Amino acid sequence: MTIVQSSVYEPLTEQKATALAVRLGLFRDGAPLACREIGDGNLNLVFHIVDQETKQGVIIKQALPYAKVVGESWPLTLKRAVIESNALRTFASYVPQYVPKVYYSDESLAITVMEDLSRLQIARKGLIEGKTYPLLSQHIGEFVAKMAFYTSDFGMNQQEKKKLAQSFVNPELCKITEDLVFTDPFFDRDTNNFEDELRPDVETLWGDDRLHLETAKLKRKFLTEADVLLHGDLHTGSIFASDDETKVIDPEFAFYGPIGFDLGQFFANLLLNALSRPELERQPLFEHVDRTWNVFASVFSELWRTESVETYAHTPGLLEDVLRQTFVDAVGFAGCEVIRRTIGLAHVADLDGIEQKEARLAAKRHALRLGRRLIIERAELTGTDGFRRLFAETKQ
Ligand SMILES: Nc1ncnc2c1ncn2[C@@H]1O[C@H](COP(=O)(O)OP(=O)(O)O)[C@@H](O)[C@H]1O
Ligand SMILES: CSC[C@H]1O[C@H](OP(=O)(O)O)[C@H](O)[C@@H]1O
Repeated sequence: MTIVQSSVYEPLTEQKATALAVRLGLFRDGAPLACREIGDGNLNLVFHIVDQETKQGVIIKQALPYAKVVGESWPLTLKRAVIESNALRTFASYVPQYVPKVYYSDESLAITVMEDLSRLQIARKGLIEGKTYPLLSQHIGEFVAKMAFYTSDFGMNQQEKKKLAQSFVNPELCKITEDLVFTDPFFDRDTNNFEDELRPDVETLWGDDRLHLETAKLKRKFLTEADVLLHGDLHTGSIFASDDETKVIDPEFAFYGPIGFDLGQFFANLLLNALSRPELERQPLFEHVDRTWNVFASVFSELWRTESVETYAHTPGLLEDVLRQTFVDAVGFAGCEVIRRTIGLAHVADLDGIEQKEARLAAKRHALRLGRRLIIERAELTGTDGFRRLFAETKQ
């Protein structure tokens, strides 16, 4: 379905969202509808509309002209809704099993109408409750590998790739990541947010020249490498899961960027959950990191060998080089994400939800040490075991 431009923008209310759902014919005539705004993310409104008899629902997600978490003082483009619905549709053309169906979108209203995934649970929430989601890493590894390969110069016509990349130019949302992930947490900036007790640890980080140099290299990659179409914000709060299903949502940060970025964000959020757990309960998170990488590497390699459109694809050593660089970058990006989710603007419930203050501060100090080592030592890691080693070595 194409994106339509039919109305003048206004933020929806629960009543208006219901009226819109009726107007769009999303429910049978006369269905008794209930609507609730359930958005718990940093940026947008999310309306859940349900037929109370059949229990069937839909989701209407609407962008606000500002960042919800900060308010109207932080204006933000409504175009992100178009990026989000186009990204969901592009993902659906390669991996429909891993994204919600998009029923309708309207650029002027900045809305995406999509499949209701309430039968699943946001993975971050489940992981915090101690769930393990046995297929999560199998599915995410496959999702990232297929999207990376098929949207790259090796998986699609190279002229078409340039056009696709153009349609995902996303400067304002990329700027959020450039600032909040790669810059602000490493300097004394107003956006940072951390407990007073962490100030000495944070100031040490701010004065770390080696860390600045290595983070700068990672930021440069993010700014300059238009390699593959990325989700752009692949944290565990952007993933719905159950024991047998996984669905990726919220790709409003989608853009053409470095292949290791989505992997790094996902690894980091698994590690952040591990940091919040007692030692004996961390193993499933490390296993998810292992499996994500293994599945990614094997699916990506198979596609490269069998479906590549680039003459040089079969040059001995090239695939190995791409995989190695992707891994090293992913480790570094993971380090940046771990640090920014600990002291930057947007935190995670995994760490902030640790009730006992000393335990919370200890976990956050551990996160800062771990994030720093991941960034600085990324090229020395020879495999995902390195995550376990650095996690253990940064405990104290
Ligand atoms: N397709 C969906 N089905 C059911 N609930 C959804 C769906 N999309 C989003 N939600 C709910 O809305 C919340 C916020 O959605 P999200 O896309 O992450 O918004 P934001 O862009 O503001 O971060 C999710 O955590 C989830 O609870
Ligand atoms: C001011 S945006 C902060 C932060 O929020 C986004 O996450 P989400 O939309 O999933 O809540 C993204 O991670 C941004 O860095």
